[in-house]
This record gives sequence, C-alpha cells and structure tokens, in this order.
Amino acid sequence: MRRPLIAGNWKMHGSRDSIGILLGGLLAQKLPESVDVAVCPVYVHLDQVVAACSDSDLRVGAQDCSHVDQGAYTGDVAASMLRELGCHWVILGHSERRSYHAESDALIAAKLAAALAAGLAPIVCVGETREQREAGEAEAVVARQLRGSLEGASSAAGLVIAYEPVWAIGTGLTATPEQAQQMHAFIREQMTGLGANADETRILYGGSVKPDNAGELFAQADIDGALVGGAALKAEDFSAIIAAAG
Ligand SMILES: O=C[C@H](O)COP(=O)(O)O
Repeated sequence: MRRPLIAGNWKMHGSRDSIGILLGGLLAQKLPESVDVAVCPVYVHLDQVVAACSDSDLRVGAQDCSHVDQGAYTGDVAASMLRELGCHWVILGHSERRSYHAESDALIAAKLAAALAAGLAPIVCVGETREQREAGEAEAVVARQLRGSLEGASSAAGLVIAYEPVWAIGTGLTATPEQAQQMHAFIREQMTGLGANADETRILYGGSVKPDNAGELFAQADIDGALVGGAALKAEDFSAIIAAAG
C-alpha cells in the first residue's frame, strides 16, 4: 500500500510576509495522518518555512539542487547544504528547469545522485509537451526521460516520480483521470524494467491539480498523490487537495 504524497511547489512566488500567511493557514489545519505533505519554497525562504514547520508533520523541500557537493559553482546550492538547512525533499528535473535552464537527463541524473548522497528524498519530474503528445510520442519521451534521469538510481529507496505533462502545467488543462492513469501505469511498468520495486514507488501527477479534480485523479490505481503548483499557493485549496488524498 503506497502512502499518498501531496507536495506543493511554490515555484518563484511569494515574499516572507505572504508565505507567513500561507503557512499560518496551512498549519491551522489538521493534516490527515494517512497523507505525507510537503511544501517547496524558493531557496531564500527555506529557513523561514523549515522553522515554521518544525513542530508539524509538514515537510519541506527545495525546488532543485546542484549536481556537485562543493566547489566553484556560482549560484548553485548543494544538496548537503539543503539537508543541513532541514530540507527533506528536493524536486529535480521539473519541466521549467528542463526548458528554461536546458537541463538534460544526464544533468538531472547527476543531481539525483548528489541528492541521494546527501540524504534528500528526490521527486524526479518527467512529462511530454503538447506537440510530443499530438505526435504520439508521449510514452517514448517519458520512457527516455526516466532512463536518462534515473541512470544508476532507479531502485533508490524512497525515490518519487512526478508525471507532469507540460501542456497541463499552469494552463488549467488537466490530463483526464484516464490519460493520467494510463501514463502512470506505463511509468510503473518502466520502473520495473529499470530495476525498481515499482509497486512501492510513488508516482505523483502534476498539472493543474485543483480541489475539484483531485478526487477523481487520486481514485486512479496508479496515482499516488500530486505535485501541485498554483493551487498550493492558497491554503484553502491546498488543504482541500490534501483532504482528497486522505
Ligand atoms: O510543480 C508543479 C507543476 O508544475 C504543476 O503546476 P500547476 O499546478 O500550477 O499546473
């Protein structure tokens, strides 16, 4: 039985004031005991969020990490530094990083190795663009991303995969529960082929998850939670999504 995980990716949003208010709203709710919940702010807000969540079951994640542990890498932040700060999770290979920062599968695999070595729990994102789906290439793209990004680490304990079709991110266009289930089942099959214990691997769906579509998505056999963007910025909506997974 896989325990659901709901992770909020706050992306590059907020200020210390606004996230204080958001956290106040979230921490005022009683989280269902059956669900793991994470929030992932920008690097510079991590200390504030870790401190605010220290007496709660909310765990904190970063949105990226460096592929190396120390050195002359201006602007990078090492996984071990994030761990030291109190992070539990790290998101890797988000499509916004793949596209705006030209992150390759090989770089993501190096970041994954660094994250695991530092003791962070990684959430590795994969997903096809609209053009790739329309060309019938969605599964081939996701299979290639899984192979390349998980190189050498597909059987790592606690590894989480997030399927985020790029065409559904921030667009209001959610994959139908059937489309998402089909891809999640495919990912699970691929994970078996890559040597993972796929029955225990949590596979999250991401892409315009909202309170009104979360229940239907979570009812699918292979959807083990969500990586939530926009709706994670509203305490009420994020809490409703968590409740739908509980
Ligand atoms: O990491 C989260 C995803 O990119 C989904 O974002 P969204 O819920 O705003 O579509």
